[in-house]
Amino acid sequence: MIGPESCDCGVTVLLTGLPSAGKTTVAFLVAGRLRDAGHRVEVLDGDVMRKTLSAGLGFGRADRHENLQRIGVMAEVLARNGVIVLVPVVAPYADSRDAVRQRHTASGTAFLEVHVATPVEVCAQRDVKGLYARQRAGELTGLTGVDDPYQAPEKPDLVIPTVRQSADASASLLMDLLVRKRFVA
Ligand SMILES: Nc1ncnc2c1ncn2[C@@H]1O[C@H](COP(=O)(O)OS(=O)(=O)O)[C@@H](OP(=O)(O)O)[C@H]1O
Ligand SMILES: Nc1ncnc2c1ncn2[C@@H]1O[C@H](COP(=O)(O)OP(=O)(O)O)[C@@H](O)[C@H]1O
Repeated sequence: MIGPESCDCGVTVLLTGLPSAGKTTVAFLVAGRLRDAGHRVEVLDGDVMRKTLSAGLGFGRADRHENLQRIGVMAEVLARNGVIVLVPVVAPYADSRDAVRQRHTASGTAFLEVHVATPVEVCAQRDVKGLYARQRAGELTGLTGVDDPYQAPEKPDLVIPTVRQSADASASLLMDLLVRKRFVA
């Protein structure tokens, strides 16, 4: 149950990192725990958003920026209305992430930035969707962290080092942050 120690208010949590870093896994684990505790939660997964809200956008810099701004608008509206919004997206550019933060700040809505910090070598081994193999085979270019930029957050609210711990332990780190910030009891 939602306890008196939590504010019962919304927040957007941006989980940024390379493909296969663990963003989606952590987001859904945390979402499950939050729902069990009685919170209203949404996961705006990059993969799903790209087939719906951002259908037709590519992976050049301008389209990646546009993609994140669209997702950011949706997240801000939900969070402003009391939902805890988990956003697992690559979001490789600092200025694009900052623009989403500013949208939240302008409406007095909470925003947290979490770096799911998995080295590219580990991501390439996990290769959940086969993207790294396709890049090596010359079937794909512009893969974030390989032949496209990833600007790591300079001052994230949390860094999750997934290579040193289980997915459950990673989820616990994010839960601890939400407790510390009083979004969760
Ligand atoms: N070139 C390239 N670079 C990065 N990612 C690629 C690319 N092509 C396809 N994909 C797949 O698209 C998912 C990333 O979508 P996002 O919306 O999160 O990316 S971005 O924020 O617009 O950069 C990403 O999902 P995740 O693996 O879950 O991160 C990939 O599966
Ligand atoms: N500590 C961890 N946190 C998250 N995922 C982990 C962790 N350790 C191993 N993994 C594995 O890494 C993969 C990450 O895939 P996914 O969550 O889809 O990544 P992303 O959404 O960043 O592309 C999953 O197979 C997951 O089980």
